[in-house]
Amino acid sequence: MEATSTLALSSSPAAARRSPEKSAVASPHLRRFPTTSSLHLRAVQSPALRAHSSPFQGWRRRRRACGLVVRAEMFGQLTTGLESAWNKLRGVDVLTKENIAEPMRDIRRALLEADVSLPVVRRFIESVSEKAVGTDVIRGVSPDQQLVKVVNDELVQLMGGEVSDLAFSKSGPTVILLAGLQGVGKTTVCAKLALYLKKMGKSCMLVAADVYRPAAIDQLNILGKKVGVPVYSEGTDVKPSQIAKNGLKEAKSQKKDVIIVDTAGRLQVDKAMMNELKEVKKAVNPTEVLLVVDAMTGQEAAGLVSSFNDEIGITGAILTKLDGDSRGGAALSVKEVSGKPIKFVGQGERIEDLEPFYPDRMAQRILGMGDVLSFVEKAQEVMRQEDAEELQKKILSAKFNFNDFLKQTQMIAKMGSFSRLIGMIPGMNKVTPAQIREAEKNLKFMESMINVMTPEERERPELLAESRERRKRVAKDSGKTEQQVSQLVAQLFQMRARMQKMMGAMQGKDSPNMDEVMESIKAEEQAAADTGRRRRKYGNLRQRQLDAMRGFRRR
Ligand SMILES: Nc1nc2c(ncn2[C@@H]2O[C@H](COP(=O)(O)OP(=O)(O)OP(=O)(O)O)[C@@H](O)[C@H]2O)c(=O)[nH]1
Repeated sequence: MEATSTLALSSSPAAARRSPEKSAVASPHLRRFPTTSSLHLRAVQSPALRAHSSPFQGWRRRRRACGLVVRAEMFGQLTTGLESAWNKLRGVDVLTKENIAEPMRDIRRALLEADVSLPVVRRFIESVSEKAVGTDVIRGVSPDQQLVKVVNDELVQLMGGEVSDLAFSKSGPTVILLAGLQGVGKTTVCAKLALYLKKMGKSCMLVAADVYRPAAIDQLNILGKKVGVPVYSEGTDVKPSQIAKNGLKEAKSQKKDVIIVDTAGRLQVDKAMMNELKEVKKAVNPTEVLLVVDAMTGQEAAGLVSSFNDEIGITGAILTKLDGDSRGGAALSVKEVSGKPIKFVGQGERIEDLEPFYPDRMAQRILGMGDVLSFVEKAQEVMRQEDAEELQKKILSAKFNFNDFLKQTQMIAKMGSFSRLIGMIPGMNKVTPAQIREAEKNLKFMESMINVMTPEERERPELLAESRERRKRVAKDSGKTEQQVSQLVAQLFQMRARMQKMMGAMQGKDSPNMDEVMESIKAEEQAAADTGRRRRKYGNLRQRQLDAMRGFRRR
């Protein structure tokens, strides 16, 4: 739900790139600073926790019961490896050549294990070491955070720095030629890309130039129908270059903006494939020649991009199956090894699972900081701008209420299951599937209490805060305890206060004291991680909740 509060902050990814201060939420300095989305999940986890004697007991118990902590599917091992590097810097005052030696060894090991090519790792380590030691101490930033920042910046550079947008032809249809080995996901990418372009307002046509696998033509026809884009095909008896040429002619006559040419894959690179691609390329003079590579093949993918570029000249790569058991080597090596950018990443079998490749967001995911911007974008897809603006106003005027809460939870349902989103949320990449199920259950738990509130109570939660009778009635009608209702109400005020602080922070408005916000959040996280001190921290938490309520009443 709180994810939506970030919506109004960034109207588009491009806007986010233009306004670094707005994407500051994802900066390593703030890596412990919860985004609105992470707060949401924390809030969501909370009710069940609150059914226990202390707010964090349930969480801890379930964590233990699950036995192991499952990492986010993407780059889990790499993230863990890097984390052990930061941990070694706990307690040091300043980064020195000596004290970064061991963390740097961890980083090196983590990258090699992620299948990043050795020369790339060497250059990376050298550059990070140099910059880390040379960095001035920043007040309020711990040395481990400082190293995270340097590693983040270097990762972004390694992956190309900037987003590499698709180029479009100035006259006539833009031709995108897709190449790649067998089974990497070319045909699927054709449809995914067509859908992506359609959403951009471009009219597309797919061209079936894979004549060696008749099923590929059927597959493209099916996918074309699914995304509502016409498919041009001539069966399997015509040369691919001729089909591509005829397809382009047809697209011109239909005034299409873009054609995407699907070509045949081979088990491995061979001369026949390269020659065929060269012929197709010559026949249609594509604006983009994109090599589709499978992320699971690690640094081999980077090598392939190089070979294809040397042979036929390509403009970029599309990395597929990043949702699978990818270790990160491909994403990290392609640009550095081949000089060609990754333009898109495929992250699932669904037709919607293609996104532009954002080096900065990928770096944040690798570092386990989640991907706030992707999350926001997903949220944007399902949330109308007016809703976002209204929500922002409510947050800023501290009027976020239970109706908004319900609206946002419904939106989350529309955005897809928690499990798909979880890896994108900072701090949430150590969540087990069981915990995700628990979170979903908890949402229902909260909803059941909200559903029995009167419209007035939903609109003005302070009515519940001020009246025990009302809380008792809600408890009775929803079959929950009075304590659970009180906790839900307290939680709403607490979220309100936090959201306001963050909105202010993100908008650079009333210059809130970021240290203070972070300290408060850290204290809470510490409490969750430290059962020994649980009670004392809970006291602080209660105090903050009370403060939040008082703050509201004063308004
Ligand atoms: N998990 C996952 N699966 C994917 C992704 N992209 C494609 N696939 C799956 O990979 C398989 C192969 O995809 P295709 O699109 O047929 O591959 P292709 O490169 O066209 O194959 P050939 O025509 O044989 O060269 C299919 O089962 C796809 O659903 C992805 O990003 N993630």
